[in-house]
Amino acid sequence: MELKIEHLSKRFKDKTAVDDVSLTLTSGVWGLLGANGAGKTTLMRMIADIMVPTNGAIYYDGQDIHEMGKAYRELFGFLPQDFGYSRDFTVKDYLEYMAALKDVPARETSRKINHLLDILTLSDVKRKKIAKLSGGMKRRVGIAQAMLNDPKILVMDEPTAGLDPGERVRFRNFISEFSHDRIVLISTHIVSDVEYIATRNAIMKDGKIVDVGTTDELVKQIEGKVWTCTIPARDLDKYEMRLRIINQRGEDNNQVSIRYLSDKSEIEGSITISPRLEDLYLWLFPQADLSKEGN
Ligand SMILES: Nc1ncnc2c1ncn2[C@@H]1O[C@H](COP(=O)(O)OP(=O)(O)OP(=O)(O)O)[C@@H](O)[C@H]1O
Repeated sequence: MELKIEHLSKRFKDKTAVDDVSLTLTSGVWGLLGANGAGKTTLMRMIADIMVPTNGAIYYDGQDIHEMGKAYRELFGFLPQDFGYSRDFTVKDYLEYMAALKDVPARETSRKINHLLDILTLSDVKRKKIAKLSGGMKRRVGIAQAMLNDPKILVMDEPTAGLDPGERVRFRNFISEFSHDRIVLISTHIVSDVEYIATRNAIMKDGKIVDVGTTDELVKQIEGKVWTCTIPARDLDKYEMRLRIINQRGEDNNQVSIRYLSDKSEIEGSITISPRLEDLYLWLFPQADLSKEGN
């Protein structure tokens, strides 16, 4: 099973949001990483066949997805960044409505919905209006609707936005299991959400895929560039001005343990540590703001 993206581009008036992307997705979880505006949403919308590319095409096992039409939609699931629902829908009504739209056989609908509500821990709010749910619950309802037709290809744009740490761990485990023999593509700013479950990651920058690989392969390029050391807290401001400090933790005796990115040791006593995917992300996207992440 493969989804082959060939020379795909999308130009808006004066902006090339996706720029000649070629990428072959095979079964497993794929992390799509990139800073704001990199083109992830635009790429995903073309994979969902709801946006027409300016150039290029996408093939599912050799067939053009646009030409496949309904046959493609039957094996495809999509969680957009903002999924639409009528304010009056309860969770159950909405999922029944979406199941009908997706041609899920009526005799299977109720079992499928109950199963998804159960694994996404939404059973208790089944009869509540979606409009009244918390952000994390709404997101999980969105995930449930994307999975109603048991898709072979599941594309999710920022699925973990608004989930609390416990929900994110459950989501990761669930997706990891679900991805056997399926293609799951997840875009996220929360790098740690894909770091351990992604079979491969694709890194997007300015409309282009700049790197593809397993987490281990990708982080190799910054091996020896992630350093840690302990400094007096009073020196922190000084080092913050000239170093790329990516983490700091207060220690006893007015000391601070810092993690920083550099080609060489910048502070006496620094030692290199194993890089993580988040370190690579920050190396590639220095402006990225991780303060909103709940790692
Ligand atoms: N309909 C549109 N018309 C004009 N420009 C657009 C349109 N949609 C997206 N863009 C531009 O294309 C670029 C890529 O946007 P896109 O939403 O795909 O990025 P993204 O990586 O998903 O970002 P984010 O993480 O913030 O959602 C941005 O510069 C955006 O402003």
